[in-house]
Amino acid sequence: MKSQQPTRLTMVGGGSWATALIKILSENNVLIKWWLRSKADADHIRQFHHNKSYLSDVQINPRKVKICTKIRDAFKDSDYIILAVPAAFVGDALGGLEARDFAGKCVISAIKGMIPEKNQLVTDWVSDQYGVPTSRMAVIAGPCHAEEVALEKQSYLTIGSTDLDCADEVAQLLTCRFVQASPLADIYGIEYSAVMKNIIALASGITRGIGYGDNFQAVLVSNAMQEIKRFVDAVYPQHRDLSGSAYLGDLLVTAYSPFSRNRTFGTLIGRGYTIQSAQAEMNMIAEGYYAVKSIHAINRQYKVDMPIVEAVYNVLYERASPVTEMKALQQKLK
Ligand SMILES: NC(=O)C1=CN([C@@H]2O[C@H](COP(=O)(O)OP(=O)(O)OC[C@H]3O[C@@H](n4cnc5c(N)ncnc54)[C@H](OP(=O)(O)O)[C@@H]3O)[C@@H](O)[C@H]2O)C=CC1
Ligand SMILES: O=C(CO)COP(=O)(O)O
Repeated sequence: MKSQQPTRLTMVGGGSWATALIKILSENNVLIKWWLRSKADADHIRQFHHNKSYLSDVQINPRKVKICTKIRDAFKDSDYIILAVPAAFVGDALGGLEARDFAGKCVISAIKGMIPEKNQLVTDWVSDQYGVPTSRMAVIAGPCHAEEVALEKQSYLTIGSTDLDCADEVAQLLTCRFVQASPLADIYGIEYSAVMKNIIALASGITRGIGYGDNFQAVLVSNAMQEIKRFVDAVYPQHRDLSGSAYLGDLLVTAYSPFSRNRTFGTLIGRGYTIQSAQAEMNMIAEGYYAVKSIHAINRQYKVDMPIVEAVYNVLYERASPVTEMKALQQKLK
């Protein structure tokens, strides 16, 4: 960062992605207020300078990061707010805040999920709830797993906003020794695509868990890309190149990486775990589990042909057998 004054920023969330983003941002000239809901985790970070529950090897620099457990205090004096809790819990995390708490701030969603009860994108929900103008909203897209950031493996981010200047500001904050971030003017396309790729990663995991091989996976993922294109073009038509990293790249990393929460959750389901036992096995959240219900509901209006989403929905919400459902899906792929 070139400016002398540090950028003031608030991180909302205490999970793996929030911890990884804190690591990236701490490489730059920023002062971060980090809000966590767990007082025990907050106290531990203050005392030992690492998050014991997620990515515990990441060192937290106390000169750059101030820990908060009161959300209103965390928002004070910050120009940028990054939301990094799973979508289902963002309402709880921001509970008690009002539109005036957001006034003048740039709000960045690092969340790749839908608000479950509303079937809404996070950026739409934040705009509706708190009156943040679309031009002061951005999203952080991958392909990027928190675990690889912790290891300082070279990674790339795409920052989406309707306002390219806003996307560029955020991209500069998130570019460091091991991360290159680029701006892109397709906030909704990126956001929907990130939600969809989590559902596809569930399918990838389910088929892995059942015992399908690489040949099938390649066909699943290439069909998935077409499915994502049909859906995103229907709900938010705009010229976009879905072969870019924020779309195809994120689909690939999530469908293939053993770090993926969604793929791991799907693998457990494919191996015969119940939903409750799969959730209990992981201490992390698979956004696709909630998202598939929202996308399925939204698609009642658009009626896009989405056999993979349909199959995952049937397994997770209609108690269909994963084996039977994936056998039926086999016939629909080309
Ligand atoms: N991890 C990654 O590599 C990436 C994640 N993302 C996105 O980031 C977002 C956050 O995911 P991630 O950090 O991985 O999540 P994790 O599963 O690592 O962490 C879950 C977070 O949610 C909080 N939480 C759990 N239950 C509740 C609840 N009932 N109410 C309030 N908060 C709760 C946890 O708090 P507590 O610890 O107190 O239980 C914790 O902070 C998701 O949308 C994900 O898709 C995006 C890109 C990469
Ligand atoms: O979005 C991600 C990588 O870009 C993380 O995906 P998972 O939540 O499946 O780990």
